[in-house]
Amino acid sequence: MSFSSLVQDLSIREGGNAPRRSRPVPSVSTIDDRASHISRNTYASTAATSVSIAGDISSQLHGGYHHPLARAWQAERQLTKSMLIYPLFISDDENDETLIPSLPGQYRRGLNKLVPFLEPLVHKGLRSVILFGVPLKPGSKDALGTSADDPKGPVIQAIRLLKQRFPQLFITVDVCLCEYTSHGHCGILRDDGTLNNQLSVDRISDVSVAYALAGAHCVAPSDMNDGRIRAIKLKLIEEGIAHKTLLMSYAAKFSGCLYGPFRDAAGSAPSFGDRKCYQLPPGGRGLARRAIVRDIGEGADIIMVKPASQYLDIISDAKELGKDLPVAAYHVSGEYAMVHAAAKAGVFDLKTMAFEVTEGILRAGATIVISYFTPEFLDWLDN
Ligand SMILES: NCc1[nH]cc(CCC(=O)O)c1CC(=O)O
Ligand SMILES: [Zn+2]
Ligand SMILES: [Zn+2]
Repeated sequence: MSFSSLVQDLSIREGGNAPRRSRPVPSVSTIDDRASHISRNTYASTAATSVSIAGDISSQLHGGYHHPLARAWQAERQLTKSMLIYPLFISDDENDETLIPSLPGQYRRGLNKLVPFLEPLVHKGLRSVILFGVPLKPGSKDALGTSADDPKGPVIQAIRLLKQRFPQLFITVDVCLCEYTSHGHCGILRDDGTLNNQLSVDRISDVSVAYALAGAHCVAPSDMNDGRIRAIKLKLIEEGIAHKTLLMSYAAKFSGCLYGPFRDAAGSAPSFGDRKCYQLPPGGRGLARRAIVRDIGEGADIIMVKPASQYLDIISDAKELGKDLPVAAYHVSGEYAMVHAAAKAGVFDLKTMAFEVTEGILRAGATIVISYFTPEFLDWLDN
């Protein structure tokens, strides 16, 4: 075999995407040291002038990641089970267990189905969940979102149940009104259909305190009203529970089309208009940075960016602006559904992509990932 075809074979071998040849490929160790970093394109000229390249050590990278463990060492941080938060949809029908068509493999569950479902996951190392309430009963929605903190409602009941059955499980609760309002918006509205910020913030902070008093370890307001972090923090202090309640802000939450499957699951699509006047415009990096700085100043313990894969620059901004705070990223329903759809269409392997996208999120700066892939990751991380 000629030297040039050997080099060519090597580049094909390492190219990954190139089709495999039927001809046996020499193992890397049989190839002369000097050959391994000559690309096919540069070979002709270097060979012609017989330039010595033996002393050129700066172009040698492959040795640093040949072994699987060495590749793992190249990552700034690696996904671990404790980084994952699993979203759960809890409906007010106790025996409900309904597959959400647009969210492959995810179910809406009633209280009776929760413990049997979670038991094996907790045994596999599930550390944390985030709860979303889904009121299905007729009459459970009104203009003020009254049922959000109903002591007999699904969320407060679920907090109590999970605390009792899984004392080690960290329970986060999403705080918003859109699941509970008749109009499907994330707060209380004025007559002109815009958000009444003051009334909304008062209500959101009352609901947060109700969840925390029921035992939630963390409250995560996703409503995007101005000033809610400060209001919630102050009410938690007033109630004497600020010291044991983590406040996670959906600080940089963008409007867009990636929450569709979630709204199917939660029945929380707005009945008119959209959320563009309170969720951030997708191009608004500066606005996101201001929202992050503001929420840190108002007392957020963790900053969240959402969605994740389209907003990796914002995750890295959050890490830079909040050097001393953990950053969470929400890989949202639409992102999850896209990965599933593409895998189903044969574009890529589901598991490989789930890891690639999650590693991208970690690389950008997050150390907490809210992911619908959590149950799969618990298995995958064991192998
Ligand atoms: N405000 C409620 C809320 N909390 C989390 C999500 C989205 C999560 C997902 O898509 O997975 C939403 C939907 C929305 O804002 O419309
Ligand atoms: Zn919400
Ligand atoms: Zn909402």
